[in-house]
Amino acid sequence: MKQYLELCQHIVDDGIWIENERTGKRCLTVINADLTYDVANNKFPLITTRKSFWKSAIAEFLGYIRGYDNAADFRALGTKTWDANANDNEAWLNNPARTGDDDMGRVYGVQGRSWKSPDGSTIDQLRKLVDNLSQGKDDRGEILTFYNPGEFGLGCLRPCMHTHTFSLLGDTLFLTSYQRSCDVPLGLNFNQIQVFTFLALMAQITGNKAGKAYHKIVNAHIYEDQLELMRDVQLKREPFPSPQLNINPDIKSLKDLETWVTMDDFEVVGYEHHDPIKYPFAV
Ligand SMILES: Nc1nc(=O)c2c([nH]1)NC[C@@H]1CN(c3ccc(C(=O)N[C@@H](CCC(=O)O)C(=O)O)cc3)CN21
Ligand SMILES: O=c1ccn([C@H]2C[C@H](O)[C@@H](COP(=O)(O)O)O2)c(=O)[nH]1
Repeated sequence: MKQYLELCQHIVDDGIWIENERTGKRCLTVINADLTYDVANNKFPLITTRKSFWKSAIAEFLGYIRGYDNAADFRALGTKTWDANANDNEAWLNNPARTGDDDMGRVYGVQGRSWKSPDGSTIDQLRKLVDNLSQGKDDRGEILTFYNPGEFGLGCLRPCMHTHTFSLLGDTLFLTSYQRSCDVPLGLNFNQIQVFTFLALMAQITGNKAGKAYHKIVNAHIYEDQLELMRDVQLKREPFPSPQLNINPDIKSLKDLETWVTMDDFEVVGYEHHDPIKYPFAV
């Protein structure tokens, strides 16, 4: 929590105002942030200075693991996070590649589970990682990337947290996640949860111990209509200690994640938090 608040304060103190053409809003921006999560000791990086809807964040990531391309599937899992980008963004609504209501196109999990090869076959990046890591193998290229510039025109948004690299040292699994663009009040609240949970889940299904997760962010910003709430409300609050995340131990394989897992298989213990803050969302 401390590192999150320090990043927020750094943006407030040192950020530069940058116009954003896509949303039409200005962003107070810094470049480069490095966050570390202690998954080994289950220090769940949940924001405590406002109420965090953590189930929504895990549901979103589970949707990526399953390769979802549709906001309705995300809603069925328990998150509305893709509704606006799938249905309210002018550029995407006018894109002939959009197949209808709720379609997100070839974004995130679609690239992760069925990247198109020139020969017409598809590559399941996640399956390869799970297979290697389960056998104790790290070929120094255990990479899951959603970043496919050749298909940006076929999706509603370029991926923000775009690449995840797993590493094994003996039987301890590490994760390094890269993010090109970060909405610190809204997106990062979710992305921290996702990086942590992804490592915890992958360690569990590949039979390894979880080590640390490293989260590397390039452009970290606060939108102009979020600044007052961040500076004058959230940053004035005292954080509480980190809670813990419990994951159903019956989750043992990628197939389990793809088939029966729901948000009921995740539990947060010891979550003390301040009141919710409703931040504006830029589409
Ligand atoms: N401007 C912007 N910021 C983002 O963080 C973001 C995007 N766009 N587009 C794609 C995804 C969607 N994400 C989202 C979308 C909505 C919330 C959100 O509204 N969160 C609320 C409550 C969520 C709930 O009740 O489930 C929050 O208070 O955290 C968070 C992340 C993250 N990404
Ligand atoms: O996981 C996510 C997804 C999105 N965001 C934020 C970062 C930006 O504010 C927008 C995306 O806009 P771009 O113009 O494509 O950069 O969404 C996030 O923080 N985390």
